[in-house]
Amino acid sequence: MLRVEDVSFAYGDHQVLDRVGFELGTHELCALFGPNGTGKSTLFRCILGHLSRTGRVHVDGNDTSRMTAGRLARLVAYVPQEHRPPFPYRVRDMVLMGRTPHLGGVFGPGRRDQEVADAAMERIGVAHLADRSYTTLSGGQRQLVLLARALAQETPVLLLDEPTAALDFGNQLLLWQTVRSLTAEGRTALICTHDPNHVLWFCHRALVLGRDGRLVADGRVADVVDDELVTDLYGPVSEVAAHGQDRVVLPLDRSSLANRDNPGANRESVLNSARR
Ligand SMILES: Nc1ncnc2c1ncn2[C@@H]1O[C@H](COP(=O)(O)OP(=O)(O)OP(=O)(O)O)[C@@H](O)[C@H]1O
Repeated sequence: MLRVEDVSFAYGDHQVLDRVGFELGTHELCALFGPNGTGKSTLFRCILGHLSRTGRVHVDGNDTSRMTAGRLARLVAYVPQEHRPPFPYRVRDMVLMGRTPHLGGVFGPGRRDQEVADAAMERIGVAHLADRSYTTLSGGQRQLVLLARALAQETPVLLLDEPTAALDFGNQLLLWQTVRSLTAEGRTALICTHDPNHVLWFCHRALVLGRDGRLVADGRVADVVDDELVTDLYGPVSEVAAHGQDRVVLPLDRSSLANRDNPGANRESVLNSARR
């Protein structure tokens, strides 16, 4: 569904992406992760044609460089890392903008477009915000509205750039579960995230972008995310541990942290010395 071949890009003489290539099929939920500044957002912008890169990008078998913006927007929805619109649109209208690539000729949104936008807001849990101005929302609420807009776009491919960054824990889980169910229904999702646990718990596949702008790993999450990888990426600060059927990334040296920082333990030792 999404094929990226040999994509390279530089900001001036700063080479950011170096011959990046991968192919994602339908039903695939793929994480894109790696240290800060390695080029993950840049890769999204190259896929979308916002930046002029070398290499090729195909969606649904078609070369995106030969597509109109409207055709590409019927195939790929994008949720950027940050978004501040210049006008205080109502949330309902923001979500309805996701329908723009589907509108024909001079006609505005029709009944079906309204229904799709309403269903997207319901599914993401932002229907109660429909009449609020987008610019008055919190960062997390804005992120959810952008996800609803991407859903309303009804594209086979979703590109989400750190979509959980401003969300509370419950909404993070809601987002991942929603994207899981969207991919189960047949969509393809590429999600940039910094949380290796989210990759372990929710994703089928992982692409890891290294500091040299190359993909350093690409494969099933179970094969890719291990101690060696997290140490390479983040230094000797964490480990991958078994937790029942699952695996979790935990900070190393938790016992010394607990002794130093656990106020309960300190209180206990103060109480003990007072009793003596
Ligand atoms: N407009 C720009 N002009 C020049 N350099 C840029 C520009 N945008 C990004 N960069 C640089 O390109 C590199 C990749 O940036 P990018 O935002 O793609 O990284 P990222 O992997 O998404 O980072 P993060 O995880 O911190 O969000 C960084 O070194 C960044 O400083």
